[in-house]
Amino acid sequence: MSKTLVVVVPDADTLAATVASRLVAKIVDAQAERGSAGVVLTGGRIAKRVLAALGSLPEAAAIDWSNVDLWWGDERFLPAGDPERNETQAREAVLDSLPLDPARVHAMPADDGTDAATAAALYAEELGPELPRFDVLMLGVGEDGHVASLFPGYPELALTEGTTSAVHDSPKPPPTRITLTLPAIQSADEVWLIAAGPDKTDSVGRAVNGDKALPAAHATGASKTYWLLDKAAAAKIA
Ligand SMILES: O=C1O[C@H](COP(=O)(O)O)[C@@H](O)[C@H](O)[C@H]1O
Repeated sequence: MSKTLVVVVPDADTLAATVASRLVAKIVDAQAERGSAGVVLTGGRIAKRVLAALGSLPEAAAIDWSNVDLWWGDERFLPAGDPERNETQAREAVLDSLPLDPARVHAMPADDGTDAATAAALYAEELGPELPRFDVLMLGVGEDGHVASLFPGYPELALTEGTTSAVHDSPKPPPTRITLTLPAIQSADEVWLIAAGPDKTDSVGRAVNGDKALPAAHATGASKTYWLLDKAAAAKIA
């Protein structure tokens, strides 16, 4: 039975440091158990701050970065190196300074002229027929309650089969995206929903209180779901 836990810290800086520190512990524990760790990254503002904080944590030296698989929960379908790509932002925040095995950094395809549906299918192939183990899957939470690129009322939210999907006409720019599906997200051992700031108060409150119209309310981990929040984002949790 999956457990849901809510952790609230005073502000966004403390949240970024707290999540980074928990991530180090999770990766170290996974490597102690299995030799490797699988982490799914998210995009967005708080994610960038978490990754930047990770880069300055002394305890991150305990991680064997060559035995970490990095995946993404979603991607803005833009050309390689575009500053708005989640991959570019993660690389700039920390990835480029870590001794990762490039073959284990599984970025979602960039827009190279191929259509997004083909790109999503390619990522599904990279994930494989059996999903890899995701020890932790991180998600930002949008003001509208979206997670990854699953938006309220969009058809991708209802997918019960397949691991990836293209998203068209996204309400948040850019309009074309690639996302993991809910079944892929829910396969993760732990799902961490991370949100900070007053613009997230309503969506976080509604999702934690169980409003299933919001994609965030469906993002649960196989063993644990953590809501990692600052005080402002947590203000409307009942
Ligand atoms: O566009 C996206 O936005 C969400 C939330 O971002 P935030 O800046 O409001 O924290 C993010 O989780 C998602 O990965 C990204 O593609």
